[in-house]
Amino acid sequence: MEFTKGHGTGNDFVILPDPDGRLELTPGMVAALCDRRRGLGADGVLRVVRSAAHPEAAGQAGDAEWFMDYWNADGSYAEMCGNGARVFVRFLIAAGLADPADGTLPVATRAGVVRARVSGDSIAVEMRRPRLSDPSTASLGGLTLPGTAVDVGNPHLVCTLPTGLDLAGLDLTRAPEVDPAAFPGGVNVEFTTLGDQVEGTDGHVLMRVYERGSAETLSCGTGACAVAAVALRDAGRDTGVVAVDVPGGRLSVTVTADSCWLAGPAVLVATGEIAPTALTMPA
Ligand SMILES: N[C@@H](CCC[C@H](N)C(=O)O)C(=O)O
Repeated sequence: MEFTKGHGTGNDFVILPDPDGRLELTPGMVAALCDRRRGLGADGVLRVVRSAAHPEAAGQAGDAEWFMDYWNADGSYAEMCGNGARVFVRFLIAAGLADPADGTLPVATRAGVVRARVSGDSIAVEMRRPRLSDPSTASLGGLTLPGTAVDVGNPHLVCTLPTGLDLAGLDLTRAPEVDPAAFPGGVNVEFTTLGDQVEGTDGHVLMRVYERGSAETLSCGTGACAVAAVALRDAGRDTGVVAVDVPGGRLSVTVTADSCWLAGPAVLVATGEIAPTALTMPA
């Protein structure tokens, strides 16, 4: 089986081309591939399949030829992955499966069709406008932090750190505790602080994230959109451009009246053949 490895600001993925949907991918295979010692190692898997060939995407086939079948490192599914969509588009172009020369490129996802725009090293995807909802809390290391639930197609909880607390001091080796009634399907938890003013933006924030199904990652695109929307709200704004610094680099988020653009680098680093032994987890 062929694979490509890629990342967007350090959020890394194993990409499996499967145009006709023949591969019977299982949670166990995904977890084995994503294992950083025994497998290829990644935060998730992007299966590249024609929308028409996947039961969950056939309804989107008229709008987008390709479906991003995204899986978290633990073998669970997620509705959406912002960095994954940007890396997915980089792969489609490199593999000659799509040509964005005519402007934007649609991609089917479990959260609906997103559109990508390529500009040199940067790929931007247009997703839904983040929906801010109820307050909730996350607890870690004896601290309980207030936050805001945000829906970006997938669920997020954005916690702004109080003055005096530092992002670097948070222990994210274990999942933060959240209210299971508020997030029955689990949640991605972002921790954020304000950064210095960045020219050409309406806000600048720093963020760390503990992702549902993947633990702490170096970046989360939908998480960056959620954090940007909360930062704009806290600044009394509804729309604007926010620079979001994650441990893996910088993302730019533009929240408009009806959508949200996520932009940043998307890089392919290797292509190869997977040994069959890498598809099962040793006992
Ligand atoms: N890293 C992603 C989000 C991946 C899905 C997430 N772990 C979930 O379960 O919702 C991104 O870049 O958005």
